[in-house]
Amino acid sequence: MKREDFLSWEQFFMTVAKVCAMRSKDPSTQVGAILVNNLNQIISTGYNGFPRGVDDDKFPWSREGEWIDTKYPYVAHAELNAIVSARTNLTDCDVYVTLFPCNECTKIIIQAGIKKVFYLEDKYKDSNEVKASKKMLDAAQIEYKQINDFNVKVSIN
Ligand SMILES: Nc1ccn([C@H]2C[C@H](O)[C@@H](COP(=O)(O)O)O2)c(=O)n1
Ligand SMILES: [Zn+2]
Repeated sequence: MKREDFLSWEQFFMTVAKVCAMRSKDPSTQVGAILVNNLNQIISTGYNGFPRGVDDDKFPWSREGEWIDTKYPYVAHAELNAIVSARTNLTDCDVYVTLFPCNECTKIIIQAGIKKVFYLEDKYKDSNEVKASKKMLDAAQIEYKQINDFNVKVSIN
């Protein structure tokens, strides 16, 4: 008899996105994103970090202070990194991301032709950035779905 407790596609892809987030060096929020095509193939992965050549030992990781002295001007978001790393057309791909996309990533998601956004956390839902994201996704008729029953535990020896 076949196993019944296998991971669903949604659980599997979100687990991979969570593992990608573990690559992030951001001390406060680690985000992972993956792109999946309509054959359930993973096309690309990304996590939040500084761009290539921007030394993450020299640039700031702080959240507070003068904007130029914080991480915000420098960090490349997980979704952006997944999209620019893809080596194929992204029309009709889905994105799995561990945190709801900001407005800047949402513009890129829309322009890339991505069909659906699966996300885990929405901790900045009251921010104008996320409100703007949802307005744009609604206008562009791109579905977004929160993975609610995510209770996958991964332990690798
Ligand atoms: N969808 C998102 C949202 C945020 N990020 C990145 C950008 C920062 O590295 C971090 C947020 O930092 P916080 O303000 O929570 O200290 O997460 C992303 O990659 N994708
Ligand atoms: Zn973003």
